[in-house]
Amino acid sequence: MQLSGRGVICVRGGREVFSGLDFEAVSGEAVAVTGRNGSGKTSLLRLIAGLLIPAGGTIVLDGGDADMTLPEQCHYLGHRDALKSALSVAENLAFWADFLGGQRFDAAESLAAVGLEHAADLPAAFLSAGQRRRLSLARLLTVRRPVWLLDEPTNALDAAGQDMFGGLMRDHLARGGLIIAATHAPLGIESRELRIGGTA
Ligand SMILES: Nc1ncnc2c1ncn2[C@@H]1O[C@H](COP(=O)(O)OP(=O)(O)OP(=O)(O)O)[C@@H](O)[C@H]1O
Repeated sequence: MQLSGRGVICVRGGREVFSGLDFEAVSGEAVAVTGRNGSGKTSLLRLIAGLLIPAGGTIVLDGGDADMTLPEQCHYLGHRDALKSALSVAENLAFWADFLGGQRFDAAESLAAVGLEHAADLPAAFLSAGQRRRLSLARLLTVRRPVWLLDEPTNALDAAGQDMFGGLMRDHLARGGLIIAATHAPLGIESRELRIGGTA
C-alpha cells in the first residue's frame, strides 16, 4: 500500500498555504509532518482525509481496498479531541464506532489498551486532558483503518501515555498500516520527516 501526493496545492481563505507538494508513505512507515506554525500541517492531513479539496495536484492510495475511497480508509484525529461531554467514555467510543462503520473491535479491549478500562462509565466531561486524548486514541483501535492521520497526537500525554501510544503505533505499522502525523514534538517512533513551508 502506498499513499502519494503529487504537486498538491492547498489554498485556504483565498490564500495559498503551500503548492507543488510531493509526498509518499508506504505500508509500515510513519511520516512526521513538520514545519512552522501556519505552514499547513493540519491542512495537509485534512486534504488527505477528504475534509478539504486540493486546489491542484493529486492524492492517491495504491494497494488499498479498491471498493473504498481514500477518506473511508483513513482515521483522522484532529488536535482537538472530538468528544461529547455529556456521554460516557464507553458511549463516546460507541458513537464513533457507529459513525465510522465497518468491523468493530472490542470496546473494552480498546479502552484497556489506552488505560481507560476503569473510566468506561465516567462522563467525558470529567476526563483530564490526557485522558481525553487517550479516549480519542481508543477510536483507532475500535474501528481499524489502514491510514492514520494524526494531528499532534502526543499532546497532553504523560510519559507512560507516550510509551503506550508508541506501542500502538508500532503495532499498527507492523500490521501494514501507515501513519502521517503533524507534530512539533518527537513522535516517539522511527519516522521519516516531511517538512513543509520552508525553514523560515
Ligand atoms: N478555515 C480557515 N480559513 C482560512 N484560513 C485558514 C483556515 N484554517 C486554517 N487557515 C490558514 O491556513 C494556514 C495553515 O493552517 P494549518 O492549521 O494547516 O497550519 P499548521 O502548520 O497546522 O499550524 P500549527 O503548527 O500552528 O498547528 C494558516 O495560515 C491558517 O491561518
